[in-house]
Amino acid sequence: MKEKVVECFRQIHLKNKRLNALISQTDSQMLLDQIGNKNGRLRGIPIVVKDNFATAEFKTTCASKILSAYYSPIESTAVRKIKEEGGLIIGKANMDEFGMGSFNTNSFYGPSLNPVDPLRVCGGSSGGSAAAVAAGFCAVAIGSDTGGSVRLPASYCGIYGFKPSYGSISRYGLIPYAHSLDTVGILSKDLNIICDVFDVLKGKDELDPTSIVSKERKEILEIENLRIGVPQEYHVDGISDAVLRVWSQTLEKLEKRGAKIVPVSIPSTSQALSAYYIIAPAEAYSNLAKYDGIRYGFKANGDNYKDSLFKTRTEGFGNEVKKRIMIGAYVLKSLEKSRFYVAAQKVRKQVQDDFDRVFQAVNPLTGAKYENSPQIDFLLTPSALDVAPTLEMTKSKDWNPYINDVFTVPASLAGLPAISMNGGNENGLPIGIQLVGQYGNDLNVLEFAKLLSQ
Ligand SMILES: NC(=O)C[C@H](N)C(=O)O
Repeated sequence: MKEKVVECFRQIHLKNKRLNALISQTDSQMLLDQIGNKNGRLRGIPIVVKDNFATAEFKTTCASKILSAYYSPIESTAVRKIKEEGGLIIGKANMDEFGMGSFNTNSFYGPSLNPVDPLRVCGGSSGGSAAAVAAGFCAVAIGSDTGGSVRLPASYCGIYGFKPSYGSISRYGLIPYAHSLDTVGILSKDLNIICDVFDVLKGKDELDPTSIVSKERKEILEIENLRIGVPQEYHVDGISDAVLRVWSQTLEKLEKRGAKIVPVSIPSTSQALSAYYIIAPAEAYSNLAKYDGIRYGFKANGDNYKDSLFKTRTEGFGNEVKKRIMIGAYVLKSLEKSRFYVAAQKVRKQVQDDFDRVFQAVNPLTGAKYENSPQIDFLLTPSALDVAPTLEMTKSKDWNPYINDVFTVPASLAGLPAISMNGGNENGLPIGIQLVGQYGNDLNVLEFAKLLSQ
């Protein structure tokens, strides 16, 4: 057990300067001393936590200047549970500021790079978490996923990235970006560890009213009885040949093993991304209003309250965060609200309904029968449009940073459990495949991922 932890610190020592995956880290001796005193289901497992989870020992920065010296008075439920079960928190991971980004390039601490090829980005916003796992800094990392923040970096770094059903893990102490979407996620090279950590973290928490008790029972899945849906609308412009190849090879393998591959339709796919980039900024606008230089963190001095507020927020937030605050304010303006925010909520409802219809014969809310539901067990899609881009590519004027969330955002809008796992490679660069299940079917999504990995 000790050797594993020592090895993690050795890797951190060797590689973190280059990869910039960790914002803070603990003292190795102190952590090693703790092993002996601890018991529990995660005993001795080295764990990295994204820097938007409140922790007692480390500062909690959200990779933002505005929180760069912030120590939280509370500890998040996820971190508390990990510690109670003997998990060892090695450090806090780099991320896109407040979770806003897909490449970990929007961090006050600079980009985190991809251990597979450090000229490339590791994805975001839980980029440091994915890089820490891929580089061997820890056995498992905790991230958060609002629209793909766990699955996209997992895809780029060639590891597993699990986003459970909305509400299945308490978010108490996870600094909010967009409440109706934020979900705690788990990243690792080892699916069994993901299952163990999920088992520890899941469940109702009185401190998070959105957390739920799952009634799900793990089923014994047999590939030959599974119906796997392939959404036809996911053949979007911009998807690379390599991703198409890995996607169809994975489906072929499943078909050979006896699964039934079923083409399905999720008609709202083309609008889901736009809806997400209205709803998430609208919620962020409200969530980030509290950073005024008085209650939290960084404060810039001004001539009066208004001037100081203006300077604090201008200097304290990075450009992407400011952009989203402005978009959020705009889409909620009374004159624009129905054109943007309300329209986006209608699309979100449509996305949820589209998913319900492919999974089940009856609408779970109204009880009405769906015409021709294909009644699939899981959806299988790509996780990203392509392999990880180089850092240079993300700086180009023509680069569209939002389009890459096209495959991950729909499951987020519907709150569904989804996992990204490595499906193949192109010139040594990982390509992720995403499995999506029905709401509440977290354990079965993990089971299916295990079957597919065999
Ligand atoms: N937070 C996320 O899940 C990532 C998404 N790309 C966003 O910027 O909102």
